[in-house]
Parts: sequence; C-alpha cells; structure tokens
Amino acid sequence: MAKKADIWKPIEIENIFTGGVEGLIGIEECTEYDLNIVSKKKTKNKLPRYKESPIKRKKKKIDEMSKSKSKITLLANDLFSPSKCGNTTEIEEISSDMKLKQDTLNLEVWSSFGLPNSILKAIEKLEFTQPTQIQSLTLPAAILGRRDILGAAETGSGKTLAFGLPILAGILKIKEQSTNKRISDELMNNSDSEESDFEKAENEIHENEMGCIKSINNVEFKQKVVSKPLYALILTPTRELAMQIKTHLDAVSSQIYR
Ligand SMILES: Nc1ncnc2c1ncn2[C@@H]1O[C@H](COP(=O)(O)OP(=O)(O)OP(=O)(O)O)[C@@H](O)[C@H]1O
Repeated sequence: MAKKADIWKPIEIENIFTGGVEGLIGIEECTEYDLNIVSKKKTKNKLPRYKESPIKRKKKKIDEMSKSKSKITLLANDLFSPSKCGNTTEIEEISSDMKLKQDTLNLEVWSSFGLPNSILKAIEKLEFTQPTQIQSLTLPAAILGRRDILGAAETGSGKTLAFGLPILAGILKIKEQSTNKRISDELMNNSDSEESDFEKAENEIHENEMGCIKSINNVEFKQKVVSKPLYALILTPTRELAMQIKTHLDAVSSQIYR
C-alpha cells in the first residue's frame, strides 16, 4: 500500500441534520485521484474497422485498464481508519499483496477482500480474473472494514461490482446466519420449531430475487403490505442505469445460486 495519507476525508454534515444522529451517519470522500485521459487521435476519414456491443467494449476497456496501472491513479491510502477498524497491519498486508498480484491472473486477490466462496466462484465463472482499481480500493474497505465509501472512477471502470459485491456478500452473510440460527433452533427444540414471521417472509423469497422499480409521484399505497425483507436499495438517477446495474448484479448472483 502506498504511504498513509489523509486521502479519504470526512465530509462535514453539520446543519443538515438537527442533532440526535451524531456518530450514526458519516460520509467520507476521496478527492485526491487523477484520471489520466488518454487522448485519441481524430480519425476523420476512417471508418471503424468493426463494431462491438457496448458491453463488450466496456469489458475490453476494463481488461485494458486492469493491465495498465497508469491509466487511473486513484489512491486511497486511508481505506480503513485505524481508529474505526483497528487492524491496519492486516490491511497493509492485504494491499501490498494485492499490488504484487495485480498483473497475474488468479482469484487470490479477490479472496483477500473477504468475499465468500460462492461469490469467488461466480467471479471465476464470469472470468473476472482480477479486480479493477476501483474494486481493489473499495472492496476490502467495504467488506472487511465495513466502511461507508464515496468513490469516483471513470465510466466502465467496474463501479457496479465495487458496491454490488459488498451488498451481495452482506446478503449472503445474513442468509447464512439465519440458516444457522434455524438449524440450531431446530436442534435445541428437537425440530418442530415455529418460524418467526421474519423467517417465514425470508424463506418465501426466491433465492435470486432482484428487481427494478420506478418511482411515480403521488402513489397511494394499498393497505396490504407485502412483508418481505428489503436487503438492499440502490437508487439511480435514470431507469437505464437501474436496468444496467440489475443486469450486472443478476449476472453475478445467478452464478452464486447455480
Ligand atoms: N474485474 C473485472 N474484470 C473484468 N470485467 C469486469 C470487471 N468488473 C466489471 N467488469 C465488466 O466491465 C464492464 C463495465 O463495468 P461497470 O458497468 O461496473 O462499469 P461502471 O464503472 O459502473 O460504468 P458506468 O459508469 O458506465 O456505470 C461490465 O461489462 C462488467 O461486466
């Protein structure tokens, strides 16, 4: 890991909330990063040799960016604040390890971020052999450090999985905990244990249920509320982006439950 510096900075949120929430909400931003825009020569009279789908183009771009460390120099040396997370030695080890392995194709670097095995398998199946830079910087902080992160990186740099994988990892953890609890309850009560309403609702959920919603003004809610737990809510400025994120996270989660 590069030298420690205060690159992630707390954002003052005074005057936004009227008290009573101190310590509950904290936002940090990373401002000191460079985007080295690679200028492209104008090809006025030249037609493109071939056309690729936008997804293929993005994936290709990601592969190129993962190989070339110089294109985005996004440094976040203070991913984990020692006061909040404690074990900085472990974090530094992970990060330096990560740097060494960045050019090689293996899953060790992904697993050093604390991702569960099922997600690692999904990543392998999707052939995301190494994380992109924004993913390397955010995943350990979000999963191991349980930090809230405000990150920025250029389009096509892999931001969706940077926030999506911690969400999926968190959901898997909740599900694992509730399964363990159910098993231990059953053992304790010699089976026949009553499920709580929450557990019942949770069990009704299709394993891979993800959806896009659109907002409509002045909606009247019907009395009957479906009591399914909401594990995560991702808000996007456009419906197109919501669909893109859903497709992307579906691609990972469908591999998890295969
Ligand atoms: N680690 C990775 N290795 C290879 N491909 C990846 C990796 N992470 C993401 N991708 C692929 O790169 C493409 C772009 O990723 P993504 O859509 O997350 O970028 P983004 O930064 O969110 O872009 P935008 O700003 O346009 O929303 C997707 O097709 C995705 O499948």
